[in-house]
Amino acid sequence: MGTSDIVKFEALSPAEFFRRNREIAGFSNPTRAIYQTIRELVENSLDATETFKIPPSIKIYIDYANQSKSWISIYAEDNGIGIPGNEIPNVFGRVFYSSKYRIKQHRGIFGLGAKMVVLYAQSTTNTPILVRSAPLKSDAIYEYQLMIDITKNEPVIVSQRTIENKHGWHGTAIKVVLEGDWIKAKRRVEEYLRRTAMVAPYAEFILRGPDEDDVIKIPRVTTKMPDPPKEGLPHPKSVDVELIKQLIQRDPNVPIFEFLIENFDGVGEIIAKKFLDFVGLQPDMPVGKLMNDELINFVTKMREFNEWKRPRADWLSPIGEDILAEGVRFVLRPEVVFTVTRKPSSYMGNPFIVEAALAWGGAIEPSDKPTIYRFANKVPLIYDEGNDIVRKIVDEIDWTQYRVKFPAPLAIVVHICSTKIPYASAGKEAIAEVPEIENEVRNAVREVARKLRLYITRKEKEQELLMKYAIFSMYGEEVVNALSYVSKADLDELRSSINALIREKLRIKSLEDLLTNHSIEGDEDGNNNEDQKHEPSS
Ligand SMILES: Nc1ncnc2c1ncn2[C@@H]1O[C@H](COP(=O)(O)OP(=O)(O)OP(=O)(O)O)[C@@H](O)[C@H]1O
Repeated sequence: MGTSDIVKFEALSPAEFFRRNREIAGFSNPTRAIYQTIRELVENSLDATETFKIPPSIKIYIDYANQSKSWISIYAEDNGIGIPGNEIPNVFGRVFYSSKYRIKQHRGIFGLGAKMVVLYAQSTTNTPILVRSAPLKSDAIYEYQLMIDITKNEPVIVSQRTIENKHGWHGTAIKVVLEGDWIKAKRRVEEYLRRTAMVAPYAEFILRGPDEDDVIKIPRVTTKMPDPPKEGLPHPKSVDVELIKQLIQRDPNVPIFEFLIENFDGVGEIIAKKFLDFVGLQPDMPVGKLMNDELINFVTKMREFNEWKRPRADWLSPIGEDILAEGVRFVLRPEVVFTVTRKPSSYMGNPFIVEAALAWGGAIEPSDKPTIYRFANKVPLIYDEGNDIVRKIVDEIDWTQYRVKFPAPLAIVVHICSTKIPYASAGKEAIAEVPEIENEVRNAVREVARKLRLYITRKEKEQELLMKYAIFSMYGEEVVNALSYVSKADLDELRSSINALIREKLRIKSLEDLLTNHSIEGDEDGNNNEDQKHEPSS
């Protein structure tokens, strides 16, 4: 018997692969499936709005379908740029079809999320997805009912029509029926939206459950929005042989000198010449002449060469200190918030920026460790905190240096944005250990922690001063009474001169001033250099 008699080989389509392994994409059980569906739809909606500076308005309506409590209908609607009619079938019916395979910060990366929703619905309730979409300035609204031909990885159009766009609507609305557990998923979905609002306070959300009065509205708290990212080119340090081959195929005759300048981020004439000297190649050689070994050497040298410019951060869209502070203030309701957006850095040719917020007091419940909120490209990471570098770094910090004694009402928010987020697993829930990113996270958290220390120190001083003021005033009153008795001087005049003396001694302008926290002299921006001396170096 030959091998082919005992072993059967076959190919698997991408759609079939994800139907079989849906847990890889987060659809591991009925609760998680609902959460993941809403998350995929919301993230697509946010990408379709904020990337184009449209303030997002997102509606999500949940209902029980077919009288059965395990069939859940999910409706999601946005006011985004919409999807061109002819693209709708592939967008929802072909695994690995996306507009986001670009060097630019997006929430989406794989070209999978929307298709997972369709696959899951189809596998559990055998119902098609209903999609209605109108691109910007479109006269028509395109409507489709779609399923996926799983073996071919192709869309199946169940029905299709075009409706007149009478009111100039633009955006996308989706309805899908799938098996799930809404009751269990509800809290997680609410938490997901709450966290999303923390980093996107310019968005508004309505989540309506199956019961009429089960409505959560998250309002827009600011009209300020971050600048959208531009689209970038690969950095020479981030390439591999396959990418170079693909670029060469586009135009094999182009001189290698021009090839470098046209296709890569931050390569000007001087650097291109220096690099070609470094590799030992002639600038006018057609790039298609690079043969196998030369090609591998070329790529190796690209990684070794240390004179490339740093990757540009124009492809990123950080939240910004003000918007982040507004989001955190609105969601966590703390006594005080400090934020920082660090300068751009890079790892392996990929630009990244770390932002952090520290929220203290107010409605934050005291706990034994800082509460952590993690975000990557504005997506909240909810699971897998234990494997994440942020947890590790925050736990390593000696918080007593910052005058924090646990249990304390302390929350730390960390946002990492990059053209390539190094996720620790396919589930996109934790950030892997990349030393450059770890350093930046550490610096960002320390920076906001220093501001907290200054704040706590000031508050303590103010408390102390208030105490002194109370005691001095009490004794002052006795002195006033005694003096007035002895000298027969006017009581009010004596009282006001004693009070003036106390204020002068304590360097307080007025009592109101002290109570409204303006009286202590010090560095207003919170950047106390003295603080930095006490920290272990990174
Ligand atoms: N609500 C929407 N509005 C506009 N375009 C959308 C919307 N939903 C999906 N799209 C388009 O469909 C494409 C595919 O979406 P899908 O969710 O499958 O993958 P993705 O968002 O690209 O990546 P990921 O799998 O990482 O989420 C998107 O790249 C986008 O161009």
